[in-house]
Amino acid sequence: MSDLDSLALTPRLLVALDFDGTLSPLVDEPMSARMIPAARRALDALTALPATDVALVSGRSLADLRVISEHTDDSLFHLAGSHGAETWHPGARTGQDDPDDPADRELLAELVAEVERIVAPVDGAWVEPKAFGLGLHTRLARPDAAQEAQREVDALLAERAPNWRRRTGRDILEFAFRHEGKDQAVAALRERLGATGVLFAGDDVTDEDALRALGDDDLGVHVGAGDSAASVSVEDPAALAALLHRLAQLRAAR
Ligand SMILES: O=P(O)(O)OC[C@H]1O[C@H](O[C@H]2O[C@H](CO)[C@@H](O)[C@H](O)[C@H]2O)[C@H](O)[C@@H](O)[C@@H]1O
Repeated sequence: MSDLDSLALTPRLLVALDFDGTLSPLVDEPMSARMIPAARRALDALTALPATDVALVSGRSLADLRVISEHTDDSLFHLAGSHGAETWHPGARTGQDDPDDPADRELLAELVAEVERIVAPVDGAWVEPKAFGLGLHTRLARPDAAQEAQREVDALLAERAPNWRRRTGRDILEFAFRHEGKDQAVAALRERLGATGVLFAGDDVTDEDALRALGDDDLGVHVGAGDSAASVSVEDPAALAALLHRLAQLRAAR
């Protein structure tokens, strides 16, 4: 029996998925990212099944994740935004789970302004203010200019916010004063939903936190090329959508 076949038989299944690069192809304008239609159909099929939950687990702020995933108030998908520091659950709709320290907010505003000054002369680099931090995007910058901007921003944050969590991703360098990771996001969802088996899929470095924390009854899927803690790899979002569709079929037939 394949890993997918046995996961389909688990009493309570959680399908937890990263968004960018996993359900949506990477695009130059982050707010124009959308789930590919085949992925949407597979997720809808999974949520329609008994004892089966679907969650989107993203580095995006919850507000942005709701926009790009076209998530509405009656949606059945659970959401974990900001790497798990913000959540939304059908029927409960919680937002940010813990209050912030005003000093963090003040420092964040100052740092966003300073990083914007650093990257203003760099073509193709820009700052994304995030719920608990900031991201320096360099997808459209020349590689040497991107490297130099990242070096300057790294130095600034090392001096002004040495305790913030640093993350790298696809043409992005991020810092946040909240330290939650996708491993904690999946653990919280698993506990809340009583999941006996989890499928987690992701394409990026931050997804490896969740993939490394999976157990024997779970299945990790890496989307794209490169090393991963996942036991299964697929080429792109379309191939992941096909795998999720197959999982829905197997689970419907159990
Ligand atoms: O955890 P994820 O859902 O994968 O979010 C990770 C980051 O996604 C966004 O940036 C990435 O996707 C953009 C759109 O495809 C792309 O332009 C960018 O180069 C990628 O880094 C988002 O803007 C970040 O805030 C997320 O942390």
